Amino acid sequence: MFVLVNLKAYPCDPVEIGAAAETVAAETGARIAVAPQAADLRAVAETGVETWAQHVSPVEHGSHTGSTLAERAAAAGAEGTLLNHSEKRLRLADIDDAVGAAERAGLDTVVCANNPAQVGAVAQLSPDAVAVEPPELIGTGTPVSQADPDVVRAAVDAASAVGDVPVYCGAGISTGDDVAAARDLGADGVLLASGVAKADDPEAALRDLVTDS
Ligand SMILES: O=C(CO)COP(=O)(O)O
Repeated sequence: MFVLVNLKAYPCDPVEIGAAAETVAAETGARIAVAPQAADLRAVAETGVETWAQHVSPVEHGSHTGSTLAERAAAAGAEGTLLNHSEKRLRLADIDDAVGAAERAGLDTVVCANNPAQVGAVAQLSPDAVAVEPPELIGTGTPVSQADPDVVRAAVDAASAVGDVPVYCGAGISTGDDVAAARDLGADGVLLASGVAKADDPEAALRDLVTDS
């Protein structure tokens, strides 16, 4: 199971969490990635942890003030990027262009979706993976795998109807049991944020997450 930790704009120490994730990944063999703010990509990548951007803009080099250029995210050490997170939604055409921008820059892509129907739609854009995150469960601490297991099953079905696209799930995931439940529902990984970014001891939280994954 892939564990992708989105630090959002939480007031945490991204380098401390990156280093902790690298330690836990090296000790356990689990695949853990950390997605910090764009400004922290390089510092987090320097810890050695697999580092992801939270977003890249659907643009190429040019007159795009304020954009996050995929090429610069990659140059800073990002290996992949989230796209269309529920807190950073894009229009379908922009998701398509952002997937293209990420591919051009050599970044892996996970396109997020709110529900299985959206999973089916974005899977058509050939991302490397899709993620279903019901917005009403994000940040609640109630795991999607427990509160709404059918949404995960339906997302897996929607993606497999399109092709062989890995499916991650997220919202409220914070323990190894949550990760195991997600796996049992057919997910290939999890996305989470507050369970690590707001933890008193992020390394212990990460260790628990990968215990049974
Ligand atoms: O939005 C999320 C990950 O991208 C999920 O957030 P929480 O883990 O805080 O519910």
